[in-house]
Amino acid sequence: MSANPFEGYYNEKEKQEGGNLDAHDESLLLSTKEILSKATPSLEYCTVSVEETIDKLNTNSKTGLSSVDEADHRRKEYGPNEISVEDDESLWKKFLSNFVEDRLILLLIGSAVVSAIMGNLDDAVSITLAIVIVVSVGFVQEYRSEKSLEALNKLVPAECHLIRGGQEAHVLASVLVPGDLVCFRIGDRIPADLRIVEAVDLSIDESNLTGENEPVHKVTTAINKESYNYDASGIVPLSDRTNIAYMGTLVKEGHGKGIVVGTSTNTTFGAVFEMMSSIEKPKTPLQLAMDKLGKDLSLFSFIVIGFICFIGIIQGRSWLEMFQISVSLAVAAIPEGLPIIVTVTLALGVLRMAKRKAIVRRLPSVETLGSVNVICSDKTGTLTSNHMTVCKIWCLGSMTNKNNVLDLQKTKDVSFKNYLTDDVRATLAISNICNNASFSQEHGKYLGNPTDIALLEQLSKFDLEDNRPNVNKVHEIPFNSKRKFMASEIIEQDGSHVLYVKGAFERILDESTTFLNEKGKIEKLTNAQKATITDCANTLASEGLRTLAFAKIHMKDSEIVEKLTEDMVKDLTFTGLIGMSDPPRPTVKPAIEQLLQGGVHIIMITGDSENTAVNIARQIGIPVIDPKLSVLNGEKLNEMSDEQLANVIDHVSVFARATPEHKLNIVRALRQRGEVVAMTGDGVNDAPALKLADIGVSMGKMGTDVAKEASDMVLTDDDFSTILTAIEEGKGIFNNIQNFLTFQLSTSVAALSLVALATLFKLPNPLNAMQILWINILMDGPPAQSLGVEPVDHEVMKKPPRRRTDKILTQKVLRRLIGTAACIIIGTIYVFVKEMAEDGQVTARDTTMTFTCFVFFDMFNALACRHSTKSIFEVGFLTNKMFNAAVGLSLLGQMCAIYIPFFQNVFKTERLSFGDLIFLLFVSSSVFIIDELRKYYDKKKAQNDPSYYSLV
Ligand SMILES: Nc1ncnc2c1ncn2[C@@H]1O[C@H](COP(=O)(O)OP(=O)(O)OP(=O)(O)O)[C@@H](O)[C@H]1O
Ligand SMILES: [Ca+2]
Repeated sequence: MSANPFEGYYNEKEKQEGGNLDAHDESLLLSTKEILSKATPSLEYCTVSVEETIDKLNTNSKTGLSSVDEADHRRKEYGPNEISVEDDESLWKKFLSNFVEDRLILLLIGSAVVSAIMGNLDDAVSITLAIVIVVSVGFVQEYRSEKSLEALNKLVPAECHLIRGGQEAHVLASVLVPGDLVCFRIGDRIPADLRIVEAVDLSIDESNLTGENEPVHKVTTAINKESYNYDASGIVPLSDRTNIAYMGTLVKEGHGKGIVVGTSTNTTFGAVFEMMSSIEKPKTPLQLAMDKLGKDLSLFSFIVIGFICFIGIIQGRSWLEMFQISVSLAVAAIPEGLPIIVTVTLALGVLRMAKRKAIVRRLPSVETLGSVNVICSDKTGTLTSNHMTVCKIWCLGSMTNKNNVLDLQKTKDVSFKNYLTDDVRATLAISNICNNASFSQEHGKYLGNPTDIALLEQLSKFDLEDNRPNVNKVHEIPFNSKRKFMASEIIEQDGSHVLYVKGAFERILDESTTFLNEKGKIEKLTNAQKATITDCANTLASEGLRTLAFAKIHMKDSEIVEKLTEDMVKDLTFTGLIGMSDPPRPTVKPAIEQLLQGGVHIIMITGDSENTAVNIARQIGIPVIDPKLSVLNGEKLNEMSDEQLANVIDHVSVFARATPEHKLNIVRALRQRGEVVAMTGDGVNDAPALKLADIGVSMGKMGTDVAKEASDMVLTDDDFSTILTAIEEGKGIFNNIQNFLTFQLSTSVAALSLVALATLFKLPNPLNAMQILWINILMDGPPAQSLGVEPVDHEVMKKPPRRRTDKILTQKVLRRLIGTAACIIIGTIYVFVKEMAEDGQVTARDTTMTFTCFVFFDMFNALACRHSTKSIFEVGFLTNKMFNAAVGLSLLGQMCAIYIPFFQNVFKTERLSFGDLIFLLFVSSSVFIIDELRKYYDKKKAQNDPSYYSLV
C-alpha cells in the first residue's frame, strides 16, 4: 500500500515473523544493494558545489526555476516525477493463462476431449461452454481485484513546497523537474533527489534506503571525490553523500532547501521501487487464513470425491460419467474463488473507507480495526482543529497579576495599538521573529507550524507587520517536541547578537533570571514573581489555551560562536505569555461517546501542559474523574518503570507534556497487556508510537509526512471521528466476509454431500456435470461477491471489539453453515426422490427439478446470509443493490437454462410448468424461513441475556 518500497514488504514480514529473512529476501537484499550503488544524478551532484549545481541546472538557489514555461519544457524532457508500475502483460494473455494454470480446468478440458473422441459431441460442447463461463467469471473477478488494489496505491499522493520564480506554493510532488527549488522542514518526506543548498540543523532519516537507523546530519558543502578514489568503483556511498536529500527519506530535524537533481526513476528510491514492485505484496493474515482454509477444503473435497468415484465405479457406473462428475464436483466444491473474493471485499471495503475519509495504507489493518480496544490520541490537530488563534497576552510588568490579562477576543475589530507597552511589544517581536511560518502568495495565507501561524496572524491586531525581511537571522535552534522551545539568533542593527526564544512556559521560565518591564527595563526576577507567572500560565492553560512563554537575551561576545547550542539558552529575560485557543472539533465529542459505549478505552497523549489537556479532555467527554489518578505528566512518567506504568495505565486517561519516547512507552505498555492499540498522531513526535501501535493513524491534511509514512491509516479530513467510521467499516467488512463464507461453504458442502449420498444409496446422479459447474458460478461468483459489499450495520459499534485471536470460522458460523447445508440436502433429495418415484426412472425432468431446486435453495440461502443476526425485514430488501442484481441475474440465467432450447441442450434440461416453479420456491424457501426463525429466537434470547453481545 505504501509509497515506500521497503515498507510494505519488510514491515509485514516483521510483524508476521519477527523480522527473519528467508533466502528469497536475502537475494532481494543483494539486488537492492546493486541498485543502491548505481550511478544516479545524486552521485554526480554530491561532489560539486552549490554554485556549480545551480550553474549546471540553470536555476537559482533563492527563487528557483525562472518560469513555468521552463519547467514545462523540462517536464517534456524528463517526464513527470512519478514512479508508475506498468503491467505489460496483455489482458488476452492473462485470460488464456487462466485456462492452463488451473489443473482442474485442464482436467475438465481433458474430459471434454475424451467425450468428443468417444463420439459424445453434445457433452464435449457443453463442458467446453461451461469451462469458458467458469474461467471468464473468475477472470473478471480477478481483474477487478487487481484494479481495486491498484486504486488503493493512488490514494495518498506525495506533496511538497516548491519555489518557482520566487513564489512559494504547496504542490504535488509529481510536478517537480530537475532544477526546481524545494523547501522542506521537520516531518516532511523528500519529494525527489535534492542537492541541498540550505541546511539548518538538518538531519534526515534514511533508514528506508540504507537501513541505518540513526538520522544523517546534512550539510551543503561538496564532497571531495578524491577521498573516494581508493574504492575501486570510485563511488561515494549513499550514506556519505551528506549534501544530498534522497527521495522518499524523512526530515527528522531542522529545515532546509534543495535543488532537484533527479526525479522519478532517476533517483535511488525510484530504482529500488521499480524492482520491489515486481514482488508480490505480502498477504494479510486473513488472506493467509483463507488460503489455508481453501487448501484444507480442497484436500477434504478430494478425499470425498475420490470416495464417490471409487464407489461409483465399483457399482459399475460409466467411467466417463464418473470422471466428469468428479472433476466438476472438484471445481464446484473447491472454493477457488474464496481468496479472490476476500481480496476484492477487503479492497472494495478500503475504497469505501477512502470515500468516508479514512485511507488504509496496509490491508491487514482492516482486520485489526475491528479488534481495537484502546485508542491513544494526541490532542493538537486530532481532537482539536489545529487552527490556533491568539486569545490572551500577559506580561508581568504591564499587567502584574493573572486577573489583568489582555483579552484579544473580548472586543472585536479594534486595534490594540494602545496596549503596546514595551514588554508587550517585545513579546510580539519575539513571536514574530522566532518564527518559521511563511506566507504563500498562491494560497493567500501562512503555511507552516500552526502555533507559528497564529503568532503571525495576530500581529495585524496591533497594526504591526511581519518584520522578518528586515532582520538578519544567523542561527536557529528549531522547535521539536522533545525540547519544546525554539530559539533564533539575530544580529541587531548595532551589531550585537540577540537570542529570541519561545516555547512551553515551564521550559522558558526555568531558564529565566530577569524580566522585561513595561518601560523596557530589565529587572531581576524574584521567586514570588516567578510564582505569579506560573500561576497566570496555569490559569490560561486551565482555560484550555496553549500557553507559550517568550524571552530573549543579549549574547555576550564570548558566546558568539559558529553554532548555537541548547545550553546557551539560559539566563533569559522573560517578556511575556501568550495563550492561544485551539477548540475541539465538534464531531469529536459524539464519536468519543460512541466509542466509550462500544467498550473502547480512550487515552489522550499530548505534548501540551496538564491543565490545557484536562480542560480539552473534559470538553470532549474523555472521563477525568480524579485528576490525581487520571492524569499523568511527563515528569512523573520519567520516574516510572515500564512495569509501574503498565500497572497504572488502566486508570489514566490523559498524559500531558509527553515526549515522543513517552508516547512510545505508553503504547508499548498497553500492547504488553494484550490490548489492541490504535494510536493517532500528526507530528514527527508521534511517528515512533504510530509505528509501534497495532494501527497507527495519521492526519492527512495537517499531518507531517513522517507521521503518514509511519501510519497504517490516514484520515484525510484530520477528524478523530473518522476513526469511528473506519472501525465501523472494519467490523462490517469482517462480518461480510463471515457471511459469504457461510454462503459459499454451505453450498459447497451441500453439493458435495448430495452427490455423495446419491452414489452411496445407488441412486442415479441428481446433478450432471454442467449443472454442477453452473452452481459453482453462483456460489463462487456474483452472488457471493455481492454479500461482500453489504452496507455496514451501524449497530456493530455497540458490540465489543473482536478478540484478536478469534477465528473467522467460529463455532457459531460452523453450526449455521452445517444447518443450512443439511436443509438444502434434505430438500433437494426430497424433490429428487419424489420426481423419480413418479415414473420409476431418472428423466431429464427429474434432474431439471432437482437442479432448479438446488439453485433456488442457494438463492434463498444467499438472502439469509446477508446478515448473521438480523432478520431480512430489519435489514431491508433493497439495501444491497448489487445483491439484488446478482440474484436477479442468476435466476434469469436459471430460467434460460430451463426454457431456451440451446441451453436445454447444454444443461440437459426440460421446460418446467409454472406450478413446478411455485412448488420448488415453496420447498426451497424453507432454508430462509428456518434461518429467520433462528434469528428471531436468538434475538429473544438476547433480550433476556445482557451478556449476549459479548458472545456474538
Ligand atoms: N512552534 C513552536 N515554538 C515553540 N514552542 C512550541 C511550538 N509549538 C509548540 N510549542 C510548545 O511545545 C509544547 C509541545 O508541543 P508538541 O507539538 O510537542 O505537542 P502538541 O502538538 O501540543 O501535542 P499533541 O501531541 O497533542 O499534538 C506545546 O505545548 C508548546 O508549549
Ligand atoms: Ca500533535
